[in-house]
Amino acid sequence: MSDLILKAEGLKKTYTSGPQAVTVWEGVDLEVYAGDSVAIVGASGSGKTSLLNVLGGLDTVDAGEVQICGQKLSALSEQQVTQLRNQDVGFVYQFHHLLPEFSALENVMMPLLLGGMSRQQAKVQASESLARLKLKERIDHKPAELSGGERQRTAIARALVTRPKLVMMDEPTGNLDQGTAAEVEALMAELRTEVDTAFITVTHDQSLAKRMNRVYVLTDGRLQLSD
Ligand SMILES: Nc1ncnc2c1ncn2[C@@H]1O[C@H](COP(=O)(O)OP(=O)(O)OP(=O)(O)O)[C@@H](O)[C@H]1O
Repeated sequence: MSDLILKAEGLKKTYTSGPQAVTVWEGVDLEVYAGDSVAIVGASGSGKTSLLNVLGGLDTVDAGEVQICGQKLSALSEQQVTQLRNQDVGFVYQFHHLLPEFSALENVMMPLLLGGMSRQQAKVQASESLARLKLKERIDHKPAELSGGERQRTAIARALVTRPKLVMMDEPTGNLDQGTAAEVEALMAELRTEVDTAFITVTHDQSLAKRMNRVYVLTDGRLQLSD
């Protein structure tokens, strides 16, 4: 059996707005192994993004526990969670979260520099990653000077450039044409083979979901394995 990269047990998420507490989901269990790929699908508002945020340590839960690479997130300080995320987890968010004052190249170099890589090597590696996603001619552009799809590809390059153990993606191919979406999937496959990266992907794209090892559906506040 491959290494267990992520283990979630008994997760529950509640939002309070005003006097009302609303449970988004509960009793959520999930295990993701090295080289694994998992899709999470579900209707708008079913809690997919909230779940991804919790699994990646960006948000807390009301009950349950998330472990990444054997470490319980609740037992770590905020600084340790940030460090674990920088080292082992790549994120592709729905709204990209690129740093507006930096170029595409600098945005992709950032996680490598945070990991202690030299500027020169980070530049080489980030350039390669951007070139793979057909952004060679755009590396000096700032996010505001990129199209929506180009911003998305930059965010994907940034998430994958460190070759992390776990990648969380929220609608990774939503804005992309078929050719570019296929290139993103080829990059994912390469990382799975070469470094056993595990992927958790939230998507409305049924065909992308079907190409993952397992598909889970968030429905009525529960995460269920789909057949
Ligand atoms: N910070 C918050 N405060 C209160 N309610 C929230 C908050 N964030 C999300 N919610 C609510 O939790 C529910 C789940 O939201 P979430 O964004 O996780 O859904 P989703 O399945 O990703 O939706 P979509 O497919 O539309 O992106 C929604 O009903 C939303 O209104």
